[in-house]
Amino acid sequence: MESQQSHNKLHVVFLPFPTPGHMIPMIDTARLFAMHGVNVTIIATHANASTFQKSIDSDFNSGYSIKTHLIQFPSAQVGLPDGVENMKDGISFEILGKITRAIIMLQNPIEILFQDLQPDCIVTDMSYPWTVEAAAKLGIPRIHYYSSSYFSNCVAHLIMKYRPNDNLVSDTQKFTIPCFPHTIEMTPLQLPDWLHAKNPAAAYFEPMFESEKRSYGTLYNSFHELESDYEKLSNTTMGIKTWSVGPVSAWTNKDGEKKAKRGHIEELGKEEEWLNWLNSKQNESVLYVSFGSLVRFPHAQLVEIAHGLENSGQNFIWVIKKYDKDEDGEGFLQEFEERLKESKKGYIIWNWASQLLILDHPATGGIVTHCGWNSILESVNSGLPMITWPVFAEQFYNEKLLVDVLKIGVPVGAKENNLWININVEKVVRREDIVKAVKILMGSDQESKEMRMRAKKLGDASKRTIEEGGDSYNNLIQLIDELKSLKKSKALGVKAD
Ligand SMILES: O=c1ccn([C@@H]2O[C@H](COP(=O)(O)OP(=O)(O)O[C@H]3O[C@H](CO)[C@@H](O)[C@H](O)[C@H]3O)[C@@H](O)[C@H]2O)c(=O)[nH]1
Repeated sequence: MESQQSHNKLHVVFLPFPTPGHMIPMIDTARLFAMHGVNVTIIATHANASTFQKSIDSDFNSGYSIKTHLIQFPSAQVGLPDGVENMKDGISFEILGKITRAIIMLQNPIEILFQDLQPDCIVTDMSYPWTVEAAAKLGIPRIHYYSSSYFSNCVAHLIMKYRPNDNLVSDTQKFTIPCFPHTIEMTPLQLPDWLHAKNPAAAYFEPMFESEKRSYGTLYNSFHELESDYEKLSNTTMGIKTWSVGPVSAWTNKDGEKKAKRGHIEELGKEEEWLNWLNSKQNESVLYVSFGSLVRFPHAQLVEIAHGLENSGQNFIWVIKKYDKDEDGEGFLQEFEERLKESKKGYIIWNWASQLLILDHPATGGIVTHCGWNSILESVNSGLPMITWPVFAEQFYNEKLLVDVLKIGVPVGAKENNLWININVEKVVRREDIVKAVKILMGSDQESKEMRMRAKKLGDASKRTIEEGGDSYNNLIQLIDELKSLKKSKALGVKAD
């Protein structure tokens, strides 16, 4: 009887892309579906699964139907050591190239797995355009999971369509994003490489955006009040059916323990120590400084950040990658850490922080961010304003949303889109620009206070939207209901045959 019931339940398979910024929100979304009674299977390789398996197990123990289906990462075939399965491990072009090749090789086994699992729907990362055909073969809907903002997706689609960046006289000449409800100006330098005229990388990226148009719809980790104009632009002008169900981290990580245990927990630092440090600080006096999971700054940039933060006089917590410690030739970072132990003005977390816990702590008053969408949403949910320091991909678009539309961001003045492991050392952001931005963000003049008020209001809206009756809550229920009725019609169709 039980198995018959579970057989009749909607079965959705989630296929995340192995990089923290895509995987973390997709796992949260999968858990959300399970919490609403859906049979959920997540497909992942061993090392990637180990970063979220504990949360899945705890959901399973709470009675939700959720499991991981493990597949083998072809490490040996591409010459990678065991356990290197995630883009965040790609700290050189060589390793990154191998990881990318291995991911491409997973297509065939995953297609076979889809056939075995016979799900009612697949939710797949935008980076797997081939899943459109795989879903069509099974006669099921494919949902495109776009892991960034509506705003950024609209920018990318409209630039591809109208090419306002072609034929400009220089890389620093401004152009306006066409068809936008706000006037948004950008320069070609701020765009990712693949959007530049005749760039061969376009052959890799364009199919991802094309596959969206051929999908059943797009799922966003966002919420209505945050970007309603761009939700509308996607649904109407661009004709793409979408659902915003975020912030997903706020649904699934409500309690402190879950927040602490999210992501690469094996790399977490000494929690008690930084919590004590934060507890000793006044409310809203600490700046949290993090550049997400991938950014690899040149040493010269780390030196500028250290001096900038120190000269600003502000309390701060700064997350620095372990490889930067390993390559700290003359011991600059170690010396800096020693100085901070004396002054108590700052705290360094090596490699991976419990970001949600830090953002929610009353002592935290703002964040310096590379404008990765998850960090933005998590900061919005905690009601925090941001210093925007975009580095690569769609981060320069997200900066525009924060600064020009929502007005909760202070730009540090980053000008050029780089690949995250190949940052132009000539273009480092200077310490004086960091000090200037910190003073505005944390300052006490009217403009700064108003910005903080706007951020708090958005934080309240973000918490409301996931509660029963809120927009994100309703959107999720509506999507699940729609998928259930598709399953039902398909079953009736089969009987009629
Ligand atoms: O020490 C850390 C560092 C990161 N995180 C988490 O890791 C995620 C990082 O995601 P994000 O802030 O979006 O940054 P990236 O890892 O850089 O994300 C990639 O994916 C995002 C979603 O598509 C894009 O917006 C970015 O441009 C792209 O770089 C967030 O949930 C963070 O909370 C931690 O928990 N602890």
